[in-house]
Amino acid sequence: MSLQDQYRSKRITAREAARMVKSGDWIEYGFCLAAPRAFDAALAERCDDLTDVHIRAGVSVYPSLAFESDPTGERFTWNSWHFSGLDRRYASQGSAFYIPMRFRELPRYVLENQPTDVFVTQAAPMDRYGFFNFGVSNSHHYGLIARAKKIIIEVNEHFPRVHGGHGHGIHIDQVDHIIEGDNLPLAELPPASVSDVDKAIATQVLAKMHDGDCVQLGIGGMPNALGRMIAESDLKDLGGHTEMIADSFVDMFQAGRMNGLRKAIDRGRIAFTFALGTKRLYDFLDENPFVASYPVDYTNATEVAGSIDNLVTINNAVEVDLFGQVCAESSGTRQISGTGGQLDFVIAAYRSKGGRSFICLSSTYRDKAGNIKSRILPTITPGGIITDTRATTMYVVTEYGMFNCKGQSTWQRAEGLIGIAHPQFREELISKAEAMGIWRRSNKR
Ligand SMILES: CC(=O)SCCNC(=O)CCNC(=O)[C@H](O)C(C)(C)COP(=O)(O)OP(=O)(O)OC[C@H]1O[C@@H](n2cnc3c(N)ncnc32)[C@H](O)[C@@H]1OP(=O)(O)O
Ligand SMILES: CCCC(=O)O
Repeated sequence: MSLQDQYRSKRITAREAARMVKSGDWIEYGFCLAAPRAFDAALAERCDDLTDVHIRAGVSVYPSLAFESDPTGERFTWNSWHFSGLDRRYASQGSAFYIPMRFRELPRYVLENQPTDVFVTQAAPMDRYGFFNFGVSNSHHYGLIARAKKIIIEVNEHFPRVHGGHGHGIHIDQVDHIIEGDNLPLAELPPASVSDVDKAIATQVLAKMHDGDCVQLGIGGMPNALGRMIAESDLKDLGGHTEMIADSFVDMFQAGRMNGLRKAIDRGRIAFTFALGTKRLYDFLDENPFVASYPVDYTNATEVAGSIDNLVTINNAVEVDLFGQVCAESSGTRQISGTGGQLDFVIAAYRSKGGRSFICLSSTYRDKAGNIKSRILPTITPGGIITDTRATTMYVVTEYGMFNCKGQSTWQRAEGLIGIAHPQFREELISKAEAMGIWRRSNKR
């Protein structure tokens, strides 16, 4: 059968696809930008016929009409590999839950531990070789393709066609059904503006960077603000090896800072596993041989990322305690985001010859009531999740300075981390450190 005949025989409407879902099914939506739109809307129409349907997603960027059609949580349960603001909102309603995940391991979870009745993902229209490209969300999709009982592709003409190492598309032979979607534009996450705190942190990180470094930037406002400041620096020959690619990589490339020519692997290319940014980024990714989309168990593998010399990883955190433990994902028991790839890259940076990992955070945070709170705390807020254990943490950076935790004893960590806390909180932190037995009488105050 020709590719076009196959395409016609597999094409169905979104409603026909949604009618295949049964009560009790586990459905996985494409990761982040690749979550389906038309299928989700058609599934919402089936709300009254179904019970106990489980939807899995990650870094959700499109409101789910299906989930929102069921205020009881008895028909649809939402399960997320990584919370976005939308996932946080769903969780606060009581029927959405976080799935603990170390991102590099995710393909194996879906290959071995998670049933998947239906995998449905958006992708670019079929190319002349019969491939549907989903390179903006490569992630763990190959694992789902291997295990899902039914694979449905929702075609979207706005999807860029992204070059890849592997895992960035699916051939029509492996697809069960094709939906021609509504061609809605991809969600956009505009870069946050660069604050004075970001500038103070960037100045310190830039002082530790060299020509030829290979950069990973984590999710969130601060790492990407730092990326923009790297674009404005005079560094040259930088490389990119990251999990999420954001607009700041376009800045670094277009400013002539990043060419990847000193990388030992994927030379001359930025390796990444998913994209989230603005249309400018999606246009940059389209047919661009400078980028390579890979599954997450390649980008985030410590043995892969760590094999690149001078890997510099820049990630954000919610809290750091005086032992150097990093909480990057919760506030007490309230899940904010997820472990994601942070631990993967913190470990990889230390494995890399000349590598450096930077956990960058503002020294304070204003809570919902307007009170200023220190992010450097004696201990992580009770119930908080440790994303990076104290032995894995390297540099912690605030607008007041930088401290390298590696090899430092508990009293040195207390002194060093209090030294980069906001001055208003230092005396209180010293008293707590004394009470915890990690303050030496001769420590510098
Ligand atoms: C992507 C890669 O290449 S791999 C590695 C990257 N992955 C990670 O680092 C995973 C963990 N890190 C993260 O998810 C992010 O960096 C974060 C959450 C630390 C920061 O992300 P941002 O989007 O910049 O956070 P932002 O400042 O908007 O805050 C997000 C939420 O946390 C809340 N929050 C932030 N700090 C605190 C705090 N100290 N206490 C309580 N709540 C807090 C905010 O109020 C906001 O909640 P709301 O939107 O529901 O009101
Ligand atoms: C899981 C995607 C984002 C992250 O690593 O933080």
